[in-house]
Amino acid sequence: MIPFITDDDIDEVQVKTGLIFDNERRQAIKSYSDIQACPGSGKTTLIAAKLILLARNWRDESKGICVLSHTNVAKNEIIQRLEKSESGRKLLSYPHFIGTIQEFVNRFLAKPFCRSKGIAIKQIDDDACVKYIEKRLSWKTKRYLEGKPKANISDLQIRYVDGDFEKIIPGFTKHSSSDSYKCLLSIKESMIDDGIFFFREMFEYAQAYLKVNSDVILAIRSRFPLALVDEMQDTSLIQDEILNKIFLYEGSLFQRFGDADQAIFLGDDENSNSYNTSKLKVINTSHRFNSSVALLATRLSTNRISLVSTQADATCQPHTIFIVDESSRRKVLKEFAILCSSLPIDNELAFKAVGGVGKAKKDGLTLQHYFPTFDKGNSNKHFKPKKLIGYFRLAKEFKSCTSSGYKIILEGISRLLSLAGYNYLSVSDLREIIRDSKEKFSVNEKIIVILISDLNDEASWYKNSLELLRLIGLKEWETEVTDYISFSPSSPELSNEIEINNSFVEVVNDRDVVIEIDTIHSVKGETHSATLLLETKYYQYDIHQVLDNIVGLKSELPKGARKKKFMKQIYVAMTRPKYLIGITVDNSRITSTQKEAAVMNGWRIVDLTEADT
Ligand SMILES: Nc1ncnc2c1ncn2[C@@H]1O[C@H](COP(=O)(O)OP(=O)(O)OP(=O)(O)O)[C@@H](O)[C@H]1O
Repeated sequence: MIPFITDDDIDEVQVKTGLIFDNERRQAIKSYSDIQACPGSGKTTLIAAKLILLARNWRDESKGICVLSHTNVAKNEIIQRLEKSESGRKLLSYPHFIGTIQEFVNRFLAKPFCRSKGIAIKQIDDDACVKYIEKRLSWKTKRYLEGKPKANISDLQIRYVDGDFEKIIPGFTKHSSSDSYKCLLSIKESMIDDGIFFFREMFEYAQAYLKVNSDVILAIRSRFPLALVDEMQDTSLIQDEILNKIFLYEGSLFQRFGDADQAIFLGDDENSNSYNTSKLKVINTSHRFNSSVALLATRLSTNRISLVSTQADATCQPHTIFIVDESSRRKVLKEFAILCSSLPIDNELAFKAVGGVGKAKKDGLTLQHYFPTFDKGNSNKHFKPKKLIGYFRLAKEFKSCTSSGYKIILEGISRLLSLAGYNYLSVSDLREIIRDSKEKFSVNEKIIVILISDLNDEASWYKNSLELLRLIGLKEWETEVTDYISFSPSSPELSNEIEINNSFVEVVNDRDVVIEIDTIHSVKGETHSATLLLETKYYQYDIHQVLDNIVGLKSELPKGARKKKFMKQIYVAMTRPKYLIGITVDNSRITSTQKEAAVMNGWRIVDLTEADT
């Protein structure tokens, strides 16, 4: 029986949290129909509130709620909100499931299918697959692929077509007797034998499982009588199809939340899933930004959503278009910092500079052109502690002993085992090995002892960590392992060091202004104090392609999938800040008509190419 949520329940949450749930949001909490809501409208907040209310009266011990999201960031955000509530914490374990769509599909469909067919899955990781292939390509095959600009080795994958598995061989449209074809085919065969797969291939196995075993759908429906999906706009066509097969049926409780305007994770040809094309009434009020930000960002809404701010403060900040050229490009962070220095101090909200392309590229324009030491791998979302103790400190950040904290520790142990020369083990493999071992209780007990110990006490760290190594069977090791398990004081190991790596710092009027640099994809879902959008190039210059819309010269949508994607990325960036938006564009890519229109339509122009700036 699914608990019923009443207005009184919602009133109680309002009083406790200070959040405001108007009629539209109340409907979203009480009903199970799909919701489209604009940036900052509080989708994540609303999902967490709804889950906590459901958890309070959830009685069934064998059936649970399935909560899915597209990214780990969104999943963790929901988990962290639930952890703060006693009822919410009940949802963090069986029979409930909170995870990414990929994790759900791996666990409930792809892995069971592969087990039943004797296919051993050891690693699911696109980067590892590409490295595996690159290492094994013959010289001749490399040359062949170089002559095929559209062929991509990351397409060397299996597909489930008409009840059969086919292998895609990049650079070939049909079977061939050539050496390059044979080389690629044999690499794919050895990948399958070695158990290494692309993420996407799990969805192919999942489709096969659903086809050959119709009971599985009924079993999942019975285990999860209720499913909620966050970030639905980013769901690829195959994910959409699988979710619909399982959760969309007469009488089902399947509620999807998203914002089609923010669909930035899809491939160019995948713009529409069943959610993005459905015509839903949109919640267009945002708690995030003031009305001047709403006005500028509205021009970039692909679905023509007129954004409305709920904030009483109507102060218009100096939203600025910075004009740069090659020699003045690096000045922009400093100029933006000066603007930020006059914004209200709010330690919770960061200043960020973001762009579409983070990876250095020949002939490109990337974040490095503005901040030369930018390194995507150092972004705190991709942050991996350098030492085992760092994993324990990170896990400790989760207030209760949850599966997320345990998973982080298992990641640390998996890395320890790799350094000690063992084959790579995924977290779930390691979890299974521990579960089946006779040392299960001692290992888990030791993990808890370390987790609750004082991680700043060097002697206790060495004592405990060496006992952990003994329990997992490590008796001798090389210096790499010694370094990895060595003690280090807490401050530089965690996020501080990382943030400094990708941060620009300027002292303005005795105020330290820190601007974090990141990609647009990494800041999705975040709220900033001010956001500076940096022009980058992915085949084309992104800002340039939609500049007419930004400055208010044009209201029609740009034509072509790539331009629409740029528009969505820029929309995501422009809807992050509470107070202030900055945009950087090259001098050669803005006309005097565009400058005039910008000034008429709410922008300030600062030309950094002029000598005295
Ligand atoms: N019901 C509410 N009442 C008051 N403030 C709220 C409410 N919901 C959210 N907020 C505040 O608005 C901001 C944005 O919320 P949230 O991140 O949940 O929005 P979102 O819809 O998930 O945004 P996005 O689409 O950009 O990911 C946060 O600062 C949050 O605290």
